[in-house]
Amino acid sequence: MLKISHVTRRFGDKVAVDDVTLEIPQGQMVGIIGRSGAGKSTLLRMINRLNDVSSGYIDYDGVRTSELKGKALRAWQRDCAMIFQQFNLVPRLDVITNVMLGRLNGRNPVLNLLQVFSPDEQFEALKALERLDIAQTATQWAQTLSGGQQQRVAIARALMQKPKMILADEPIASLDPRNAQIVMDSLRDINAEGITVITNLHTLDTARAYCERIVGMAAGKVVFDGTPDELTTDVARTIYGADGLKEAFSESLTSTAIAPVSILPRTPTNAQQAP
Ligand SMILES: Nc1ncnc2c1ncn2[C@@H]1O[C@H](COP(=O)(O)OP(=O)(O)OP(=O)(O)O)[C@@H](O)[C@H]1O
Repeated sequence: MLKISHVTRRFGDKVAVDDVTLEIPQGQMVGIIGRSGAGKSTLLRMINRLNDVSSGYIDYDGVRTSELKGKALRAWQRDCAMIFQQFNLVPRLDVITNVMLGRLNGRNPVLNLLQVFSPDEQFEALKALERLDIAQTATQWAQTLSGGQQQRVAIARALMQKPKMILADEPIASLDPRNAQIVMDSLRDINAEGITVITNLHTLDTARAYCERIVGMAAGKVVFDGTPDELTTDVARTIYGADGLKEAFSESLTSTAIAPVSILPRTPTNAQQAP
């Protein structure tokens, strides 16, 4: 169980995350939605400790992760692997080495420096690539892959950490609908094995299609926490504001729409836009 208790994060005068309290049981698939600047990334980054909390605390299975230091902190960062919108691969390294880099944290630094990996690590990396259906790219430079393939390599790298949780920060925001679907399907399959997945998403439809629980943020606060069915148009308006709702909806039609589930009544205007 991940427990986030009254967590606030300030950057100077700016309150990015404002008194957030959430309990996320192991194995949930949670989508965090909200407008740009709502505090979604900062919340994920505090779980993984890329950012520290300004106040409040975060616990995982009774361990206060928001206060961990040194080796214990590195172990926690292995437990909650993070993937990003821009994949963060090393472009001029082959795919399999990129995946094995997921093992760096916790290994002998000299072996890391020399990039020496054991046959077991190589085998595991290949298995992770196979699982994401991209084993055939193992010897290619990462930069030669499509965006969707690169994100799958990033997920394979995350799996090398043997994580308890995957934190995905806008994992499909740079992808076309087909690749977005493949990446979200992969996250859902990984979640089905008991790994908690918490993912920031721009689009309502994706969150509704893939996540059993949706958390809506606005101006640093949690303004909605419920199931896709409970996410009505009125609730969405609270999360995005009247202008933002239109933007979130039309964006979902044009860029990363996957398995779209319209939450808006069809009007002559949006009916014309629909594919
Ligand atoms: N390192 C930082 N320094 C200063 N301000 C920051 C920093 N990181 C985030 N912020 C501010 O905190 C607020 C929340 O940002 P955050 O990136 O968490 O939002 P978000 O919901 O993830 O938005 P987006 O979808 O655009 O990434 C924003 O106003 C942002 O400008």
